Amino acid sequence: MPDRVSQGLRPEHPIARSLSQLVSDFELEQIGEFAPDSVTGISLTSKDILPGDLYVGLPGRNVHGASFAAAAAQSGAVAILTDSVGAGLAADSGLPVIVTQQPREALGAVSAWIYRTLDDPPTLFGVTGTNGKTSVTYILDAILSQLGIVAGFSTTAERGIGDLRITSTLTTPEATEVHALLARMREAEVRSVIIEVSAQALTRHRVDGIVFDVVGFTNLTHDHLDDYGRMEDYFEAKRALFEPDRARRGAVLVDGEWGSRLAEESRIPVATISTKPGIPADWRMTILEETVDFTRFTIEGPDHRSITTSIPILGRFMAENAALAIVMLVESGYDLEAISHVLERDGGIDAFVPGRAEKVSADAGPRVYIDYGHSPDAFQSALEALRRVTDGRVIMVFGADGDRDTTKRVDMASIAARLADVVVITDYNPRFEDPASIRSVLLDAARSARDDVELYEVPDPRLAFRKALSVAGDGDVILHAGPGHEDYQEVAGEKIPYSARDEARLALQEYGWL
Ligand SMILES: CC(=O)N[C@H]1[C@@H](OP(=O)(O)OP(=O)(O)OC[C@H]2O[C@@H](n3ccc(=O)[nH]c3=O)[C@H](O)[C@@H]2O)O[C@H](CO)[C@@H](O)[C@@H]1O[C@H](C)C(=O)N[C@@H](C)C(=O)N[C@H](CCC(=O)O)C(=O)O
Ligand SMILES: Nc1ncnc2c1ncn2[C@@H]1O[C@H](COP(=O)(O)OP(=O)(O)OP(=O)(O)O)[C@@H](O)[C@H]1O
Repeated sequence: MPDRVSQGLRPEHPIARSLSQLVSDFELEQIGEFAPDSVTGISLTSKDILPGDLYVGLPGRNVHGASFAAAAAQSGAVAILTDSVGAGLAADSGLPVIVTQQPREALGAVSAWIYRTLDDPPTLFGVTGTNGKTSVTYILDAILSQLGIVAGFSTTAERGIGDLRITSTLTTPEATEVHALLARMREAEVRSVIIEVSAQALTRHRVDGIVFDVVGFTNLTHDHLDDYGRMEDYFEAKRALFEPDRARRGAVLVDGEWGSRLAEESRIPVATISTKPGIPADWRMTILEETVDFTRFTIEGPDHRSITTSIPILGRFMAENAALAIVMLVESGYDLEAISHVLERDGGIDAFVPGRAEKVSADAGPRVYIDYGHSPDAFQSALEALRRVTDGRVIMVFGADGDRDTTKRVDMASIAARLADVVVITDYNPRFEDPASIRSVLLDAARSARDDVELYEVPDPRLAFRKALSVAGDGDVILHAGPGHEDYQEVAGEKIPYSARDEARLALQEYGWL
C-alpha cells in the first residue's frame, strides 16, 4: 500500500538561495531590505507558506493574493513577489516586496531558479488531450517501473514518487508546486517524470520553466468550452505544448481531425499513431482481442518493428492510450525491443489506473465499473467498450458537473440514452448550480434522444447506484460515470465525503454480490 501524505510535496532538504541574486538575475524591482537574504521555497497560497518561502501575491478572479501578505509573513514568508497593485496592498505587511508587472508569467522561471530544477533535469514526459491524460500517465509510470526505472508523476488523481502518493487538487499544479515536486523527485533520485498537462495549465503558465523531452497528445473533443469558447481556441491552448520552447519531440494520435492538424502544424518533430485503416501514420495500432479483463493489441512502426502486448483494463481506448505511451517511450530513447522484452516477461503492461474503467465487482452479479468520464467522447468510448463485451444490459448512472461547460450536457445525456439500455440520472458535483435544473436538462436530452429509454431520476448518487443494482442481474453491467477516483461531492462550496468506489462496494455487499 503506498504511503500517503496530506500536504503538497516539497523538497525535504531545500538549499537556500539569495534573494538579492534573484532580484539581480531577473532584473526585478526591490522595495525594502531582505533580512534574511535567503529563500528556500515559493508558494502562491498564503495557507501553504513554509518558513523561508517567497510568497507570490497574484491577482485572482476573486481577490488579489497580496491582500494575504501579512498572513504569509506570520507563517514565515521572507518576501513577497507581486505586481504594482500588490505592492500597495502588501506595504503594511512588514515583508520586503519584489515587483514585477506580470508575476504569473514570471512564476515558472522564478520557481525553477529557486528549486534549481533546470540543473540536470530528469527525462520529462508531458501528456495532453481531452481524455486519456491520466491513463497515459499511469501507463507510462507502469512501463517505466517494469523497465526498472523509478518514476515520478503528476495526474488529476494523484502526484506520486515511487510508492509515495498525495491526492491532487488541480490536474496540473501551479508552477510553484510543479517545481517543488520536481525538486522533491530529484531528492528521491527519480530519473523520469510524467506530468499531465491541462489546457488551463498552458494558458495559465503552470508548466513554464520546463522543456519536456517528449510530449504526447491523445485526442481533442468537446469539453472546457466555458473556458475557451470555441474548439479552435481550446485546440490552440493545447497546441502550445508542441512548440520548441516547451518540448523537444512529440507523439500524436492522429485518428481525429485535431490530432492530424496538430501533427501537421507542430513545430517539433512528432511521431504519429493511428488505429484506423486509411489514416497515414508512423505507427499503427491494431486490436487483437477485447475482453472484460484486458485488451490485447499490436503496434507496428517504422522498419516493421512491432510489439504485441496487453493492458489489463477494458476498452480499446485504453489500448490507444497504451500505444501512445509506448511510442512516447521510444521517442525518448528507449529501445522497442527492451520494452517488448519486459512486457513479455510480465505478461503485459502491469498498470492500474484509479477510477478509469475500474472494475469494483467480483464474479457474482452484475459487473460494475467506476469511471471518471465526464464528457461526451468519454461516455461514448466507455459505453461502446462495454457493449462489445456484454451480452446483458448496459446500465449507466451519471450526472453532470455544475459550474463547468454547460454546453456538453445535452450530448452526454443523448449518448447515454442511445448507447445504454437503462439510464439513471443523478447528481455529480453541482457546485453552486441548482442540481434539479442540471438533472432536468439531462432528463430532457435523454428522452429526446430515445423516447423508449428506461430512465430514472435519483438525486442522491448512493441511492442512484442502488437503483441501478435493483434493476440489474447476472450478465448485466453498470457504468457509474463521473466520480472516478474522487472521494468527495462538491455541493455549494462544500466538499462532502463521497466515494463512488466505496459506495458501490458497500451496495454490492448489501446485495450479497461481494
Ligand atoms: C479559474 C482558475 O484557474 N482559478 C485558479 C486561480 O484561482 P483564482 O484566480 O480565482 O484565485 P483567487 O481565489 O482570486 O485568489 C487569488 C490568489 O490569492 C491566493 N489566496 C487566496 C485566498 C487565501 O486565503 N490565500 C491566498 O493566498 C490564491 O492562492 C491565489 O493565488 O488560482 C488558484 C490558485 O492556484 C487555483 O486554485 C484556481 O483553480 C481553480 C480551483 C480551478 O478550478 N481551476 C480549473 C479551471 C483548472 O485549472 N482546471 C484544469 C483542468 C482540469 C481538467 O482537465 O478537467 C486543471 O489543471 O486542474
Ligand atoms: N483515449 C481515450 N479516448 C476517449 N476516452 C477516453 C480515453 N481515455 C480515457 N477515456 C475516458 O475518459 C475518462 C477520463 O480518462 P482520463 O482521466 O485518463 O483522462 P484525462 O484526460 O486525464 O481527463 P481529466 O483531466 O478530466 O482527468 C475515462 O474515465 C474514460 O471514460
